Amino acid sequence: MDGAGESLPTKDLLVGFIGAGKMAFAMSRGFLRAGLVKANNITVSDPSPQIRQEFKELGVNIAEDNREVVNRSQLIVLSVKPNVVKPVLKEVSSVISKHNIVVSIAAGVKLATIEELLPTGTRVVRVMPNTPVLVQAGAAVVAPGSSADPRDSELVVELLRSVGMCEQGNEKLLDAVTGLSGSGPAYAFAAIEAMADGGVKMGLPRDLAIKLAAQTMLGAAKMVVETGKHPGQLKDEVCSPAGTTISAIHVLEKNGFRGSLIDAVEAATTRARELGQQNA
Ligand SMILES: NC(=O)C1=CN([C@@H]2O[C@H](COP(=O)(O)OP(=O)(O)OC[C@H]3O[C@@H](n4cnc5c(N)ncnc54)[C@H](OP(=O)(O)O)[C@@H]3O)[C@@H](O)[C@H]2O)C=CC1
Ligand SMILES: O=C(O)[C@@H]1CCC=N1
Repeated sequence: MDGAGESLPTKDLLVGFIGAGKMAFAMSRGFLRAGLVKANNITVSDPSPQIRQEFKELGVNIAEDNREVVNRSQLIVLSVKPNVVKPVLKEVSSVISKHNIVVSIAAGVKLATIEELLPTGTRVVRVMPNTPVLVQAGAAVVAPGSSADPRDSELVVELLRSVGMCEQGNEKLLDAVTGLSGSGPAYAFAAIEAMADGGVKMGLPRDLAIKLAAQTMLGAAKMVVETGKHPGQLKDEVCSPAGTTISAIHVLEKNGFRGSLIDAVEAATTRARELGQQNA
């Protein structure tokens, strides 16, 4: 590479993951499936021998330690828990150069906290992705740090668009993004499980009930995305006068369905803010 800020091509991009847990697995598997990053261009580190073995089976490189990930990568994803970000940054700071882009996916942890522990001018990008990147259906928002070149954020957006939707936004949005789409797959999984339970209660076999519930969520989400119609309008189109659906909607409203979801997003956002303060 010639210098800092050069436009890195995604083809042949060397990507490292420090912390090879659930999110690193979803991202690396997603990138491989998308064909944008080659397995032998990915390097990961993790203390767990079992996890290292799982990643070895993906065909990626396993580093001896976190500093080796930095040495072998251009773009380094910090995919450890929020409370591990600072110790990891202290460990790798001396081997980070102006050629690296550091991408943090840690919930709550602020760009300023990360930048403070890295050499002045380090190109940092903060991202909140979600686990459906595994199946090319992720949702992510990218916020650039103070020394990131616009091309750095664009590169990260390009990578994440290969595994779902991705937008750029101000860092101020990221805790709410965490509360909505970062944590959101868990709300959707819980809803699918509960809808399937309802089907089982009414006599459906469990496997059919789960398939129907999942496909219903997928289809509804696709309609919102592809028709551009407001979800309220699409809901109205399912509710026949004096029909089955409006009876169900009445029960959901009486039980605070919408309020629960709003509270859930608020609680996760608040927790992300707390994590940011605790790990500043
Ligand atoms: N899971 C999700 O849906 C999402 C998670 N995130 C964020 O991604 C980050 C990772 O989350 P997730 O993948 O769920 O967490 P995991 O616990 O699954 O992964 C973190 C991995 O890092 C390892 N680790 C611990 N200490 C070190 C260290 N010093 N050096 C290298 N690796 C280390 C852990 O090992 P061990 O377990 O042995 O300690 C673990 O395998 C978090 O910051 C989270 O906020 C963001 C969006 C979505
Ligand atoms: O639960 C968490 O803290 C992480 C961040 C977003 C999704 N999982």
